[in-house]
Amino acid sequence: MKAMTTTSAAPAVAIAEENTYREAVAQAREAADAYYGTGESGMDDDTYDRLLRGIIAWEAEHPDQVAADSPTQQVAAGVTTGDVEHSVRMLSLGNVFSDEQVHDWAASLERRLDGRAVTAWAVEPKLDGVALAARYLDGKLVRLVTRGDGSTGEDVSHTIGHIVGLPRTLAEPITVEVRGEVLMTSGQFAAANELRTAHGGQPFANRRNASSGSLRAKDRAYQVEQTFLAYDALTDPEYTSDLTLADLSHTQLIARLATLGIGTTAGTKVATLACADLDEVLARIHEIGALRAGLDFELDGAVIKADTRADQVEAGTGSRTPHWATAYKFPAAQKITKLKAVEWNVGRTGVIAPRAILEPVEVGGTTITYASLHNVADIGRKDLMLGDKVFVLRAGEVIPRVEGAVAGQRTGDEQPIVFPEVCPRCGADIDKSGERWRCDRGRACGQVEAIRYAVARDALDIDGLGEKIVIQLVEKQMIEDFADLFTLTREQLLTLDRMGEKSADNLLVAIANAKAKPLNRVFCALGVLGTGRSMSLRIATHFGSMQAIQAADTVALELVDGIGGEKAPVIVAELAELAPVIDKLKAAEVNLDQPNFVMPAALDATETEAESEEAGTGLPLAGMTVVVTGGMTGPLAAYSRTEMTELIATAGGRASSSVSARTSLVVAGEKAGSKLDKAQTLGLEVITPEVFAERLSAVLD
Ligand SMILES: NC(=O)c1ccc[n+]([C@@H]2O[C@H](COP(=O)([O-])OP(=O)(O)OC[C@H]3O[C@@H](n4cnc5c(N)ncnc54)[C@H](O)[C@@H]3O)[C@@H](O)[C@H]2O)c1
Ligand SMILES: [Zn+2]
Repeated sequence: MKAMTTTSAAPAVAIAEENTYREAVAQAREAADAYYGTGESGMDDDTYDRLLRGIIAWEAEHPDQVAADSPTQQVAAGVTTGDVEHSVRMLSLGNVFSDEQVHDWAASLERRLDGRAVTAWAVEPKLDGVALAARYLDGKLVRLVTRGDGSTGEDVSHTIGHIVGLPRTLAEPITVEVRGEVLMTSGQFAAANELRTAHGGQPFANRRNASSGSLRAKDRAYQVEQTFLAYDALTDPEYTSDLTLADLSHTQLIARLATLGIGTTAGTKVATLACADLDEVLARIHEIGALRAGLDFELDGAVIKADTRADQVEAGTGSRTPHWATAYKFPAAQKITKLKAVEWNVGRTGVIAPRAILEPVEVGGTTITYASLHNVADIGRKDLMLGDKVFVLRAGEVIPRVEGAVAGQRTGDEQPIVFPEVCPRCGADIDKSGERWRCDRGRACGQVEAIRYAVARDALDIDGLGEKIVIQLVEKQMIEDFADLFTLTREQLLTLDRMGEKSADNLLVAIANAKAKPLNRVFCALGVLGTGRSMSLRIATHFGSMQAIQAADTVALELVDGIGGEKAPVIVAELAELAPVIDKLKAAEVNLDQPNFVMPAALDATETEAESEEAGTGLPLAGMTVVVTGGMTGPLAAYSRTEMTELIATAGGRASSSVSARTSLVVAGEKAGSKLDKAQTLGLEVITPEVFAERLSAVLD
């Protein structure tokens, strides 16, 4: 996985004179009032932050001319939204934007500790939601209060019972105030929009907006589900009946909250982690940055904290922020831009997918002109119109998507989005029965794309089948799908334009070689909806043979990591549809087994646990979790990451992309970086690619 490079903050708005300063304060004031008040600001965070940094820079130069209403002066710009007093103020966090600034900040913290080093660090995600305090009295959840301006917040206890991670009753009858962030998973966001529009409301612009709106709507006829993840608790004996809390480090406190039944990031890939020094801190921050795109909740940075209570107390807190913690902000993942048009593309399975064309906008260092709109139902749920100001989200390397329209920004010139009446590619009717619209001709409409997908590197990896050749093969009706490739003759190939004897022979060899590819490649080539390269590998190593996969029902499929109740029935239906293709593969004697597959004994009820432990022990990596990092050398030099993953699975192990205490083995090649460092700190077994190849000699060709 590519680590995120050092980020620097987008440039501050330049402010040269007092007039401009006053204007900037007024603009920021208006945005902050909207943002912390209704939650619906017309400015995106990046724009606001640049404005604010300009204000901060000017104020630093003119300390005696700071406006009393400057948003820099108080938590949440001093926007008060409630009247419940906080027992201990809820603070904001300072910011850093680069590795260098982390060093500077750490140095300033150590000066506060009389020059001694911070005992230990903790790093965790900066969750992007709404801050909330949850008060438990004798183990019962009695009150929920928003952060407000830090001194007083708003009572939102009406949401008790609707927030995952804030149970009504704790595992122990203690009194404690837990603090954390309320946010929505993508599923919760979709459900919230659906409920809101069903009740005649406007859909939310983005998830944070949905969280704050849903928390604070008091007299709604319905309640939406949200998620709470804790990052703190009041541990002073004055506020809790659990006197052991005060002695815990931050990492221990989070672990303790989890045992009480409180939602935390424990169990996710970005869980709070203790780090011994700044190198480890930085490695973990960048790891969190790289994992960001794959998470089901949003984060806008990582938080670095002094881990021990003693260090925290000694460092103390300022008026807005603690001195012992700071946020390392990641580049903004959300921007506001204009939805200009919607185009409709037909995929290889005949699915007709809408795509948004946007006024170009820079998000996270890349200029974006297109974004995904999922499907027709989603457009409906979001109530989008052409010309709307929309939030676009791009976290990491994933395809950007439109989150929602910014409320109150319509001018009256917006136009409805026009939906296609027939398949935009072939003109056939559209099957509108599912959430995703599909051409009535299904896969037949996407023949060329489907075949190209099947022969691509991650699937059958057949060289020499460019688009022009595939089109000819399809048009001359020599093939209908990729299974027909295996029965192509030399004579047939020679009738194609620009196909010489040499290329025909090479192509036939490449096709013949593909027959022996492991099952995961063949399965991937089928192009089953919802299964890409890595999911195909998981399915193939789980079931071992195409026959077993075809025999699996939804219950059996759900045992595969990453297949949930939504995906399983789709896969079953797809496999039924693809049965004729699979029959052709069988007839052509294409390999349909996963090499070295061992039936997991755990599935065989007649065996005892001890016996099942032994199953697969013949394989060199049985039961092991392996992380590969750096460039491969020796016999493995030519292996791609995909092939390494396959190799590990073939040898009975599980490949993972992140190093943790649960990692059994780390294969460190050339220029291995932070993963190697981490493995060494954890005392894990680290070997070279050469030694690894030797260990796997039994399964290597
Ligand atoms: N778009 C707008 O108009 C507008 C206006 C005002 C503010 N804002 C945005 O609000 C943000 C500034 O708000 P802020 O001052 O509340 O600060 P912040 O949200 O950047 O950081 C402080 C908050 O982070 C949260 N947090 C998340 N994970 C945490 C963790 N692990 N440990 C501790 N705290 C954690 C806490 O709620 C804490 O209060 C900026 O991102 C700014 O862009 C936007
Ligand atoms: Zn079509």
